[in-house]
Amino acid sequence: MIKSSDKTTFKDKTNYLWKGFRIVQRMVPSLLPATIAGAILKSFNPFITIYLTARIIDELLGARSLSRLAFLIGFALILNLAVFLAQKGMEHIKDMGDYQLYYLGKIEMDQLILSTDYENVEKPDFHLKKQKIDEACQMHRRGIWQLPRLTDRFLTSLCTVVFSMAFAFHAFIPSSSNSSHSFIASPWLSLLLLGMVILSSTYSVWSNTRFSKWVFKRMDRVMPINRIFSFYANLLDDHKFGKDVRIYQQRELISQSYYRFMLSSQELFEHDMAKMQSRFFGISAAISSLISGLVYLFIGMKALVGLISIGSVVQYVGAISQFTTGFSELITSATEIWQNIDYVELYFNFLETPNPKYKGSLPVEKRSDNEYEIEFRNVSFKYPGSEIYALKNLSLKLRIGDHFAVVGRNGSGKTTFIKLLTRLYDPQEGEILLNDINIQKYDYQEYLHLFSVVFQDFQLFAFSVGQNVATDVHYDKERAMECLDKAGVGDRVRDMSKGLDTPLYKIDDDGVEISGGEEQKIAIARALYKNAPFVVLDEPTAALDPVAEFEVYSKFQEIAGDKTAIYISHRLSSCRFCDNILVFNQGVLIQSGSHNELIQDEDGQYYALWNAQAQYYKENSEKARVLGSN
Ligand SMILES: Nc1ncnc2c1ncn2[C@@H]1O[C@H](COP(=O)(O)OP(=O)(O)OP(=O)(O)O)[C@@H](O)[C@H]1O
Repeated sequence: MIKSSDKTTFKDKTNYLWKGFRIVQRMVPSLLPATIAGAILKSFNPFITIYLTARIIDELLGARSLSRLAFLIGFALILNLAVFLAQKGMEHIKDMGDYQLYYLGKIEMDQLILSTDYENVEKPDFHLKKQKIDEACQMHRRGIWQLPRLTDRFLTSLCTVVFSMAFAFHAFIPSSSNSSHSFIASPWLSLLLLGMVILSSTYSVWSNTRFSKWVFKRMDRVMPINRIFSFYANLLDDHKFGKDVRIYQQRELISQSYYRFMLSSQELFEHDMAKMQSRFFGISAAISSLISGLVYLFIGMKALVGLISIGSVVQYVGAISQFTTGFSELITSATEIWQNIDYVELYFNFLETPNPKYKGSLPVEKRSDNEYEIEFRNVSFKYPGSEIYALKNLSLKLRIGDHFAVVGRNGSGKTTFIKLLTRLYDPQEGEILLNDINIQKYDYQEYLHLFSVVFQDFQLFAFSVGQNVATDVHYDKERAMECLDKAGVGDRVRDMSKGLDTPLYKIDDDGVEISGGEEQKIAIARALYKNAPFVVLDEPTAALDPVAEFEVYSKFQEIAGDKTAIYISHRLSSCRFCDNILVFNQGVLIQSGSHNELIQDEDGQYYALWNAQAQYYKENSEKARVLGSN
């Protein structure tokens, strides 16, 4: 079960509750007022019928005035209709509001994921928190989304209790003493019955609460199973798994796992549910029937001995039965609101996830000459939770307009170097300077304007090709096409049914699926469109065919132009196109220098680093050169 932190005090809990109401009010201003008005109308509705029926019966058994009867019936009809229509109106506003709240509450979390420090996004804990909130909302019906529903239940039952007390009050007022009816008229009997009604309602609340606790406890065991169960369910929906499933004939394996988890979840939950329901609610239903019988008897006796009218019997019995259900609902909903605060707290804890990155405010000077120089000074970095340095003591200068090839074995720290450069992470030791000022002092969004990066695991989205390239809804189509041409995918886009407006991926009917290499070229076009002073390509040719790869290499000078460019590649042939080569090994920059110094030194350390690959380069560089001259 999700528990609020042990340190959460009563005051904290009430604060979270108010905070919850405030956020609901901010997101959908009409929702809470409609909930309050709806609750009052809903709870008042039954009493119109109870009260006016009692008066009609009394009139029928008494004066039998036709005009008064017509007035009572007409009044009952009109009032019922008016309250019914007003209540439906409120329900409509509430339904719309609930719908909006659901999405706005989720969007608030999604916005956080898109804007929080990248360091948070890479932490499994961060995602687990969100998963808990989602599951609490979908499975336990808990969280800020439940505040209007719980408020509705609470206020409806509170008003029902208040109205029923007002309507049944006279039944328990001892009548003027009459010795022959002294037992029925005795105040002690009234008190005894009132006490029994309250006890029976309290018992029903107690069993209700115990049942909810049982459900939550059982949910704890079911939640991990459901998590795996939904993983298999998603597999069936996602076409990307389709190829492997067929080739490796995994249909049976997946179906069996899917059903196994579904059955375990069902067995743990549904199977015992009916048993527990009858155990908890059976006794309370029997007690409440018994008490109702006694109350009917008491009121009937009062009518028999002439202490109250027949019409009043209808009124009192109706009001007491409303009280019983209203009181039990009141306590249950109050308990639920209290339990729900833990989930509201979870929501705010997520939204208030600390962003550890220091937020600078210095504007980055806009320079048309791109005179930006970046220096790493004794920079060391370990990933959060890791004991091993991903980069150790890195010192280097990225001089304006220089083109760098970064090489090194898998895991040697090349991508980490880019993550630090783009401030996705901050180093624990040393500093990174832009034009001699620590990059942490600059406004982060402005600092990011300096970089166009194509990551190894770049992502395109199911927007149109043009929007993917320009990363905007409105963009310069001519420039987008130019960038696609430079990246070598312009003709493919022109051939698409809607050209630049063609949506990527088969999410809608017009969408196109494209190859891995084409995706990579569109990602390169996106980097070109941004036209930032620093261009970083991290393994940009991994999915490209040899001709396309060669084109990217040979166009690299043109793509990078006078910008500072960093080119990470495992293919040593890429080094030919860069003035400077940085060689990483186990997080340490072991060599830096020009192409001639590093690559052409056959006995140098660089070759010694991984001879087989160097051999491959030696064999293929000649071919690449020949291909280039063609
Ligand atoms: N998010 C992370 N959390 C913890 N450790 C990480 C994380 N990302 C990378 N590492 C580790 O940091 C080291 C450097 O990784 P990095 O991705 O920089 O290597 P790389 O040189 O780019 O490798 P490749 O050539 O395979 O892309 C590796 O040991 C890697 O396992």
